[in-house]
Amino acid sequence: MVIRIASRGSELALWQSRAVAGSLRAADPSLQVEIEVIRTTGDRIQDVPLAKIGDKGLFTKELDNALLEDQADLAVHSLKDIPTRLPDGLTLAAVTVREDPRDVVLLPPGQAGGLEALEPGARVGTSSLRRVAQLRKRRPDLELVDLRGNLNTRLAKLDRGEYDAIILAAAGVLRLGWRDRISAYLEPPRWLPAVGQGALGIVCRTDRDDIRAALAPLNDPDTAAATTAERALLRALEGGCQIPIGALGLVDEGQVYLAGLVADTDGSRILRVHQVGDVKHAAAVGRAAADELLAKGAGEILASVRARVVLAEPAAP
Ligand SMILES: NCc1[nH]cc(CCC(=O)O)c1CC(=O)O
Repeated sequence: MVIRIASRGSELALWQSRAVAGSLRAADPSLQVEIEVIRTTGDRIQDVPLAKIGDKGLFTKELDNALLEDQADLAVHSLKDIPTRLPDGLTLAAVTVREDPRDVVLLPPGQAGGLEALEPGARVGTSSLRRVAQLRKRRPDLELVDLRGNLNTRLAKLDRGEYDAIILAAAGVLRLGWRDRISAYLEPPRWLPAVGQGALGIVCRTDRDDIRAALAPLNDPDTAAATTAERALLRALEGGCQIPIGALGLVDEGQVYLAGLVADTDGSRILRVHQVGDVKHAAAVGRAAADELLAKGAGEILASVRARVVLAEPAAP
């Protein structure tokens, strides 16, 4: 059987697609796996802050269409880029074993230290509202600057001296072989990563039983349970990437431990919750965490953030 993987063209996306191709062949050496590169809206629009584009599925829509039109058999994404509701006809068929889920600090070459070591007023590059809110809380004196582009572009901007530090997901940094550039790890649960961060999600058509069977060995049950809880939290709050929401699930001896937070973009309010439950009911653990956040006042934060997003300028085409 030939399996066609639809992939974005960035170095990270290709690394991830090749990793999945390798795992598929390892599980069934008779498989022939091909990778087809597809450009997404998120790849095309490089100069507008992500929070202003605001479209769910910015990095997934074109790949979804390739699957629905049978131009490819499966698509590999960073799970954190996959919306919590998939288009009709598509399913999240596997979640791979998680890479380090933490965020990390990168500094210009030759420098060392964490957030605490940055000078007052230092320019820190990040494009995510979640990172902005947590940074503002921890270091209100820093100057936060938007940072877009794929990982190679972001590192190049740091090395050109445009920032005093940047915040990235450890997973992408490690996959691209830049471990020695990591200057500090932002530790959970004080600092929480994005929902799904560090795991890969593999999407295919719901009616493709053959592909789902080929993908079954790639699914990691612990990662799947942890991220099911995280995604249920996000879904219950209808977060998308517009709202500062962080979450991290951990599985131990049949229990999923979920930490979650919702923040105001200025970091003035950060609401935190913890929930524990059986891995068999991981989604319920996520919904319970969302309910607890709402009970603590998350609805008010979400409404004020949404109002601000609606007022923001529309993205250029
Ligand atoms: N937002 C873009 C994105 N999507 C996935 C990753 C990294 C890999 C991962 O989290 O699995 C990144 C880069 C980053 O946030 O630093």
